[in-house]
Amino acid sequence: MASLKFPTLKNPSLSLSSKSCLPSAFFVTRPNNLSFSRSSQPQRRFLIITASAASFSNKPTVLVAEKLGEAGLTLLKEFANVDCSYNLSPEELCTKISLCDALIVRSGTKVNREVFESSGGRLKVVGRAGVGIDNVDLAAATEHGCLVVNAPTANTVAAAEHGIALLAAMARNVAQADASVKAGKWQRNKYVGVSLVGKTLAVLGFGKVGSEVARRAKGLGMHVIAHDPYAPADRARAIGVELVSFEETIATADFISLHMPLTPATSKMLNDETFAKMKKGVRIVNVARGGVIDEDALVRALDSGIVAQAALDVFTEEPPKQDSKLVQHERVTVTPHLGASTMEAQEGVAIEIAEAVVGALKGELAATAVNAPMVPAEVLTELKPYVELAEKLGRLAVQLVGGGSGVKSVKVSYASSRAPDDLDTRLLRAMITKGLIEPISSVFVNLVNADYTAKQRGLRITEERIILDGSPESPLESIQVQIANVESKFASSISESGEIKVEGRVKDGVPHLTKVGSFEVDVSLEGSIILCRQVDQPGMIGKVGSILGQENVNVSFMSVGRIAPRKQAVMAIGVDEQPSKESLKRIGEVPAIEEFVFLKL
Ligand SMILES: NC(=O)C1=CN([C@@H]2O[C@H](COP(=O)(O)OP(=O)(O)OC[C@H]3O[C@@H](n4cnc5c(N)ncnc54)[C@H](O)[C@@H]3O)[C@@H](O)[C@H]2O)C=CC1
Ligand SMILES: O=C(O)C(=O)COP(=O)(O)O
Repeated sequence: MASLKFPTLKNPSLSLSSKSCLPSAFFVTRPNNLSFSRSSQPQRRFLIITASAASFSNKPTVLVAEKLGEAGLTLLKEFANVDCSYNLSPEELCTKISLCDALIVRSGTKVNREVFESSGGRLKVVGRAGVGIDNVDLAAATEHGCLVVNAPTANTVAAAEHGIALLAAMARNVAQADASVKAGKWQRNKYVGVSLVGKTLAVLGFGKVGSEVARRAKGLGMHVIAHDPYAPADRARAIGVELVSFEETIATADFISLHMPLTPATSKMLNDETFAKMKKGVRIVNVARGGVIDEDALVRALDSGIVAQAALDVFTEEPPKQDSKLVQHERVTVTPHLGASTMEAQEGVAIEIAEAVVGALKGELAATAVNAPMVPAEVLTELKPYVELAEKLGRLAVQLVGGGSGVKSVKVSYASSRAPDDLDTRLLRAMITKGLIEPISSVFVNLVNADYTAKQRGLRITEERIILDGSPESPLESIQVQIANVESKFASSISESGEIKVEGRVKDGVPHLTKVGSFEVDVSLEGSIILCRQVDQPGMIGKVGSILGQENVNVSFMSVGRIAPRKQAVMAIGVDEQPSKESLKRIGEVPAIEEFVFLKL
């Protein structure tokens, strides 16, 4: 694989002399304050510099669109011209951006497609001074060859402290009582609170912030449990926290604190159905993202008394509408997304983001990059179907994990007739890592940050090469992903040696799943997949097919892998649409089906 170092800005005019010379062009670097035009020749494009000497500057320009700590600004100024323009309207941002090489924002600025389009290709890096990058259009950034970096660690403690502040303030009615005294009242009986000591706190999302909240809550004498299907149990044990199922967490908690990322799987995770299963009088804290709660359902749960109180730092829409029932509810305490807002965190975040942005502008690889870099076209073309296969195998494997044991050790085996030097597996490993981590985390994984991300999560990925005889024309025969020391939601995916095992191949350019546990299957990895273990017998395909057909779910592929005729078999069914819960239930009720699982690709 060619070098992945980005072209540097130190000698910008050289890197621009001909675009076709760029090694692995992630950025098309351009000098500042130069007017230029390109010839219209299709292959070779030349820069024609027409700048006056007075306007020439080698320094890039960084637009800081939201308040950033001084230490970060100082770092930036050593390397770049820094334009601090806060509260820009979307139109003003689009106008300014064409003059900038980098943009730094927090959660209040929408960096949408229009911003990238307006930049005319000059914008090379967007720095998100914080964790969540839901305000940046990553697809548009990548399409425009713009790197996005964030600052994932410097505000962890601040967010955890704010969670604890909200927990205590809520339990003792601090905000309501404060407003009452300021309104001239003295209502000591009205604002009797509840104690924290001895109560059960459930932390949902035991990542960086969640584990810091748990640690602090233990110090307050609380009994802490957590639910995070992907967190290592030993990390939880080390701070005296028990990892339990989602159902148990919500049914037993006196307080629930939310710390998972907003993903399709966590969106509206707290809803009418889940509130109904909670202990009456539960109290909820949210410093994660507003979207993990169905806010209308929360209002209903507050009104019905299931939820006694809530303390919210984040909202689906920010700022929320002034007449929002939730915000105005007398048993709800709110803050305007202040989780990361401490002097210390903002200084830390500012330094973390300034270093990342300066590094990226210098052409260095950024450890906190959150979108995909461009790789040489010839490598991508050859590996493209295998890259897709790798990511999908990772996605499948992690969705098979059950129980609370956590994913710590993954082994990847590549069977290939290529000499080891002739097959660079970094991209494949990165994509497997992406498949394993993205469905369960707020982190975006790519070639740049895959190893870093795996390490941060305590995930050990080992690789093994199986050298095959034969023609080395295609780069790979098969990829196998094994997850050790875990339970599975689908017991048949556990191989004889005790690991969850999935294997896939590329057939006619399309990735296929070819093995689950010890069972051979053959299903194209498109749409979604249902895996069923059954007693092999006639008519099974028809039974399941007709349940799916009744609700117009299109079956793209079906295959049955069995140990021996009329013994146990695994049926793999590819579906274009997601079947309803009812249909999945009916599939589970087919008498010969012993277990089944629905997996999203
Ligand atoms: N209010 C604020 O100002 C701040 C908010 N945040 C938000 O807090 C959230 C967490 O941040 P970090 O701890 O840094 O992220 P992290 O990635 O370290 O932790 C997230 C954890 O959630 C877990 N998770 C994923 N899906 C889950 C599910 N379905 N159920 C339970 N757990 C699940 C993951 O396994 C991971 O351990 C992010 O959304 C972030 O944006 C972070 C900093 C400040
Ligand atoms: O880092 C995060 O994810 C946050 O939510 C903090 O957002 P902010 O930088 O304070 O706008």
